[in-house]
Amino acid sequence: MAARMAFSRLTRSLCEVGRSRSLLLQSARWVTSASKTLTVTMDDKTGIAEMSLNRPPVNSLSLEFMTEINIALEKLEHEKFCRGVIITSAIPKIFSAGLDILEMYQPKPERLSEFWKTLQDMWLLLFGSRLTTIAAINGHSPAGGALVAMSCDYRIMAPGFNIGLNETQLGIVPPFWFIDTMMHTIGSRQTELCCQKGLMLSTEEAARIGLVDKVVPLDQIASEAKAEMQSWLKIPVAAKLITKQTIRAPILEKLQTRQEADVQNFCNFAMKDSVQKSLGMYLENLKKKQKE
Ligand SMILES: CC/C=C\CCC/C=C/C(=O)SCCNC(=O)CCNC(=O)[C@H](O)C(C)(C)COP(=O)(O)OP(=O)(O)OC[C@H]1O[C@@H](n2cnc3c(N)ncnc32)[C@H](O)[C@@H]1OP(=O)(O)O
Repeated sequence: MAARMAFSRLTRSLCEVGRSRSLLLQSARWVTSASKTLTVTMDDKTGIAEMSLNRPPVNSLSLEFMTEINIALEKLEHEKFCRGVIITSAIPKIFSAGLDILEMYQPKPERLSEFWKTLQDMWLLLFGSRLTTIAAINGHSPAGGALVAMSCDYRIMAPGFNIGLNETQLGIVPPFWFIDTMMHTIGSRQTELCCQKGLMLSTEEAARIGLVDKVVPLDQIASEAKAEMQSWLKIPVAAKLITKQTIRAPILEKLQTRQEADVQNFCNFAMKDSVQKSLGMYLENLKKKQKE
């Protein structure tokens, strides 16, 4: 249901963005064809797909990038032989810098609401996926990046990076479904501590509170993710999926029943002068940091 609702919006979003992104079936492996920013490969023997994010410089989630991700997720969801997907990054040291702040700073209202709907769809598709999903977190993963990771069934992270919902540090508020996803992962007390302070946790701190399930050296992250996936794929599929749905359905339904209102809330909030000022200052600081 979640995936179907997301798909109808996705189709509309695709038309508006005006890009064609077909996925080509190529004997044993299929790959995304239309862009360099997302590579999806599938091993037909194991049923394991890998989705690699590659939008330089930091895999920030723009409208177009999320639309691409959504199309790929939708395709995998309906791919008969696909059983699991590993999400990772092709950009050294960055899993994803989260939402593209440039989408929210001085935005055009129509694009802003489409941007938010596309983000909602991405979360509904990923958090509600029938597939086993593993995040192989091979770099920093703030805010929207952490959301992607937390929406998966399992998280493996390399040392030396940070992860967390840092929104309050930007003077913005994590949406209720970001918070719900974190509460689902680490419980409400830890979520409150992390979200109020906008904490970016080291890999080890994240592992300590269960935000990350396993810590492995960077050069072993891909092989470890595959090994972990194999162990998940040994569990009887229907039993595993019904269990996942039972746990996640109420969280998904909460957004599904208020998607439009959430878009409106977000747009109203984002357009406030005070929020625009905070985002502008944050962008400024990111650029300053580069010069130092
Ligand atoms: C109104 C909104 C209301 C509610 C929304 C709530 C939900 C919000 C969710 C979000 O995801 S908000 C985004 C949160 N993300 C961040 O705070 C991450 C910011 N970035 C960083 O901390 C670092 O860039 C880094 C990811 C750790 C990588 O550091 P590194 O030193 O490797 O790169 P550098 O900082 O030099 O950045 C390179 C380049 O990329 C631009 N950049 C970085 N992050 C973003 C981003 N999220 N969106 C857009 N652009 C980003 C940065 O400005 C540099 O650009 P430049 O080369 O043009 O200067």
